Amino acid sequence: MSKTLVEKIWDAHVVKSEEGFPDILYIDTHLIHEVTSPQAFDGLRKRGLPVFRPKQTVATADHNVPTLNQLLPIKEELSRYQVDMLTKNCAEFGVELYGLGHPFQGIVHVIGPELGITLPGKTMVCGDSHTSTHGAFGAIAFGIGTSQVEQVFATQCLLQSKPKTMKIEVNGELGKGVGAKDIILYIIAKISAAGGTGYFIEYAGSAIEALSMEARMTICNMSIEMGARGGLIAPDQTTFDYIKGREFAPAGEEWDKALAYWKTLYSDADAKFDSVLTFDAADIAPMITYGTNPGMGMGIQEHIPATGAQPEKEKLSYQKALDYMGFDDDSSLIGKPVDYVFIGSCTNSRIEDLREVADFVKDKRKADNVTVWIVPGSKQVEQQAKNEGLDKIFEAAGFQLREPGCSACLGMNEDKIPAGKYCVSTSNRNFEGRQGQNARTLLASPLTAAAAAVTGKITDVRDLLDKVEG
Ligand SMILES: CC(C)[C@H](C(=O)O)[C@@H](O)C(=O)O
Ligand code: SF4
Repeated sequence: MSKTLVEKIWDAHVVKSEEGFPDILYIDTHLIHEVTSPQAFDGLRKRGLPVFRPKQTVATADHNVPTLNQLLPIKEELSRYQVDMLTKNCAEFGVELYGLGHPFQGIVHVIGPELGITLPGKTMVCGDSHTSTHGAFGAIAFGIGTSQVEQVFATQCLLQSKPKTMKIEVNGELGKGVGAKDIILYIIAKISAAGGTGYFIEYAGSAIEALSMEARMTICNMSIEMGARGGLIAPDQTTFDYIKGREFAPAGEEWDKALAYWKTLYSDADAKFDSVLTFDAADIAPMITYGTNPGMGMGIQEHIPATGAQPEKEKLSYQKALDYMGFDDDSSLIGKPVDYVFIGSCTNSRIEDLREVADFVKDKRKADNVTVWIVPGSKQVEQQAKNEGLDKIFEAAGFQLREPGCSACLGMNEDKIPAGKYCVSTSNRNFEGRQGQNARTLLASPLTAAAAAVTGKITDVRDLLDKVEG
């Protein structure tokens, strides 16, 4: 019988399946961080249970960590407590921890792939919604709640019902200044922040196949922002080349065996999806969000949609979102001054993102009215950026290169955007208060963020690229 990629991986991991009940699904890799693991470890302690497969569990500290000097004591009490608990719990339960100061420390969704832990065909979970990122390798990867974290600790399995499948095809070539972040913001704007609810999404088509692994991660990362349970992309030569030689990737005979299996991981030509959507890459412009959910996005030259054009029952919440943002409906954002630019988060903090930004700002300087934070996704990304001299470029541009962590993606650490201020952010959520109380977030690509950094206002990056080339 023909199968989708999700079905192939799912079926290979079902321990037990019974009509009318969720499947018992085997989990290959369990990633953990300091926010959603403490209660789960407590649960084990209360039951007198060990972590069943500690070698398949990997921990890092990311959400609560300082990004100016991660070796200084954490000022905020809850943050410090959570990071300390992670250290203590990992030691007690025999789990490998890439904690503060470790050369592998970083955002959990950045370190898995870069260490060769994230592999095609795996099932991977983490108590974190953006676990969907790892799907870029052709893995079934999804976020779970704290009680499920405990379930996986205790059994290396999870009770899960098989998801519905959706295929999203993007074909054709992207225009100048348009990248993976624009693709995903475009899709979410088209189908809404609830458009993928209940589905596991497979991204396909020539525009997706042409993307690097890092760009594919940006796409899969934001699957959750349209309500999907996860997103994935069939592995191909780009995937295999990325993985080969990484710290924990299979090597020698193991590599050959793994590769032979990975090559079987694609949706069969006649496999049936529950839903199929198709988009044309040429229709996608640099994107920006104007509202308070990731579906409220538009091409940067467009006008914010009119309140009158919204469905009756949504008019009020739509207007509320625009009020929060301080924007008028049916207006353009071009030229609107911004206060902060944040380049980071598990969506866009990998080395290619930093290279793209550095390449763009070389010989330019940030505008006086903006504060620019560049927060690498991991210690390895930070080190690589320094090896390549990107730190010097950022410094000359007046950008601050900080240490790895979730940082201003969410106000759980010291990096907060002040109330009322506008931040062009490469992260994935623009919810009210997400980056700090009453902070206003505009989601965009690293290039669009960099353009705002140098002009101090919302800018169509294509205009600046024209100038450079012309
Ligand atoms: C803190 C964590 C549970 C949360 C998530 O699940 O996504 C965070 O990473 C986020 O991005 O909002
Ligand atoms: S970077 Fe942001 S989205 Fe990613 S895990 Fe951290 S808080 Fe969540």
